[in-house]
Amino acid sequence: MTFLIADTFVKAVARLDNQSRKAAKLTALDLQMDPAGKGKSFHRIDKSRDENFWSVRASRDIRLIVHKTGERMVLCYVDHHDEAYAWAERRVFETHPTTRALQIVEIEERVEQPPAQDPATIPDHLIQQPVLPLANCTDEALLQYGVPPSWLARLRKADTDQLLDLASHLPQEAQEAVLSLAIGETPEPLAVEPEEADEALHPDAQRRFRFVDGKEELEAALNYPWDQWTVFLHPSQHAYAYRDYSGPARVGGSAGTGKTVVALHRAKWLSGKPGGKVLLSTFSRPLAVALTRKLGIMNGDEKRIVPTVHVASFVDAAAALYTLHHGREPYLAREADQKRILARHTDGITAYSEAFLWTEWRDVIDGWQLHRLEDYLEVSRTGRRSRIGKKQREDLWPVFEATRQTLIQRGMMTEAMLFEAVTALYTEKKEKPYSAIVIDEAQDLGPPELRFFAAIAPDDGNGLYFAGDLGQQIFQHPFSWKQLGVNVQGRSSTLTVNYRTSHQIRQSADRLLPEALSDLDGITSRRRGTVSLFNGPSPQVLKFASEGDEAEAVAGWLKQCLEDGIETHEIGLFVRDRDRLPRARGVAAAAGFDVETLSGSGRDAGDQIAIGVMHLAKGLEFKAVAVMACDEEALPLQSRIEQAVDEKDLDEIYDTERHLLYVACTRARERLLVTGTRPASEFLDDLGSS
Ligand SMILES: Nc1ncnc2c1ncn2[C@@H]1O[C@H](COP(=O)(O)OP(=O)(O)OP(=O)(O)O)[C@@H](O)[C@H]1O
Repeated sequence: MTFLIADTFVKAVARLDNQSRKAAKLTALDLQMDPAGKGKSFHRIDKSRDENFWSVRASRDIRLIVHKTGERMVLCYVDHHDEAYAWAERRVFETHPTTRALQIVEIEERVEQPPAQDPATIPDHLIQQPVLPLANCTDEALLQYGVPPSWLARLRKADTDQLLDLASHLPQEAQEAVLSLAIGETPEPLAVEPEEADEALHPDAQRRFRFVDGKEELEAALNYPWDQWTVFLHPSQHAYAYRDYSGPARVGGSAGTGKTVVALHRAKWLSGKPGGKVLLSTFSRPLAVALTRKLGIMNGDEKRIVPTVHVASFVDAAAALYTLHHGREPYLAREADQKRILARHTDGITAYSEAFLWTEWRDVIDGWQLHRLEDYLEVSRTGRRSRIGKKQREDLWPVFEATRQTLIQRGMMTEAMLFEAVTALYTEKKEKPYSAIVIDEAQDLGPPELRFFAAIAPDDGNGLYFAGDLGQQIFQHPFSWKQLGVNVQGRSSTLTVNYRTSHQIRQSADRLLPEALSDLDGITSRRRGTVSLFNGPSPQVLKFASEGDEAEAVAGWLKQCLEDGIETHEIGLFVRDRDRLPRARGVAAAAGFDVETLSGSGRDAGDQIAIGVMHLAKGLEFKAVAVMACDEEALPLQSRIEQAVDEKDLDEIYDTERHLLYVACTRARERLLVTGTRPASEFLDDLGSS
């Protein structure tokens, strides 16, 4: 007899109190050891239409619901006695007639009809859409998406609001398709399995049923039942994570579509191959700490280190290899050190501002690792659109060369110099330090980092894997990966199911960005067509006459979150930059919150509201997010605009500023408030301000 757990079981375990959870886990482990359940009392759920549903006693009041046939036992649900029985009475197991995937189907007539859409609440941009989005879909069309036959008629009669509600009662593949159809998209039909295949092995069944092989695997799934991603993947996540590639590959997708989850699964999978030793790298140290913890969770204990996966930030990964080779750590020059040294060498240079010289050094000379005047004369200065000709470059070169030499004399290096040094160590070497490299937040890789990873990656189809979203690029100028020898053409894919953010928040945040984004190698990632799996209140986007009015409103909103049961540590409050942090602190104080000011070293997650600049929102997640002080001068940031030298430069600043707001807004799972004082940021109009 095969033994499976369903996602509904894991979700239900997460809702139990500690003691009941323990009892449920023990009973589950007993059943796995002995599916016949000797000594356990099984009771058939008489009122269920599905005669294979049984209850199993876990404690005085807690019952497990299992689905038992001759060849298979599935752990389906757990709850207090009456609720557990009611759950089973409302459901049946069915093999879908078209897709052949095994589904747990809610009995349609037992699902209450949600209220019809109030016409006054239909946003202007949806007013053109049909009132009954599925009215003209044929049976055949809906069946190919895995919609259970019993639901066809009901869905056709539903308006958009009703569909958003009813979809949550459908199996996930049908839910996603119905939500896509409701917003005017045409989803891809699902994979159809041959008749004789096991319906529980169908890719769409695998996202809700998982064979568990052995006690450890079941324990790992039940130790962190709220982290569903460790066990149940979307078929596309599974396909991209567990696949052999023939060269560098990349997974994209908008915020919250599970790119990090794919990177984690892939790292774990590759590390399990013979001789597997994987580097899992990400943009910053706090993000690396978060990845380490998640990797532990996948293995059943967040504190467990997985020895075959080395997790490190981009720069720490390079520093570790440098140290290994030289027997000492690199001495990295801070930004202030570099600026001071640069300033010492700029005597006589009057035609250029300090800001220009610094960014020219950082983004061009150091960023592209230029060591010779000839290289500087030739470089296209990607990301720097101010045209400076041969003569000007010749005049400037001695400044930059002297800066570099001073750093070297003092035994210091910039991060780019560190990447370059390690790149040089490994470029020609056949022996590489890792069997594969998986990189998260890849949109913020710069040329030195990319060259470094390419140099240390083995020459193997699975050597390099990237996860990232161009729409969240906030630290780097775009550049061609192909020109640096990393070609992901033909091995690039996009995830389209958003697991983090409510439908309403995602839709609003998406309006900040174009429908599709292309990188400089012409690879396009579509952003439309993404669906969220749950509903929530529409985000509020508000403009105020004064900072005082704004502060009062944000404080009120924060207090309301608390009253509605959202815990303090589940709330994030973001502003564009440090100068605006006092405004956020003032609001939190007025609302009576303790505050944790985010720093580059990660979250403490005490009983405090997290406050920070938008750059530090990356990688975080909150139930409720307020983004405040989005005034005209803040977004795009006036000081950046003043540095722009031409139209193209300006475009790029606008893009990254939009990306920043997008990153901040998409940290919200359920509630989002975005505010500014008049004149407010023009981006608020895109989000849909009132
Ligand atoms: N298959 C899944 N089942 C359940 N939850 C999932 C699944 N995949 C991802 N999630 C959840 O969705 C959220 C977003 O996932 P993740 O951080 O991997 O997305 P991302 O695309 O990397 O986001 P971002 O671009 O914003 O960093 C997380 O809370 C994660 O646990």
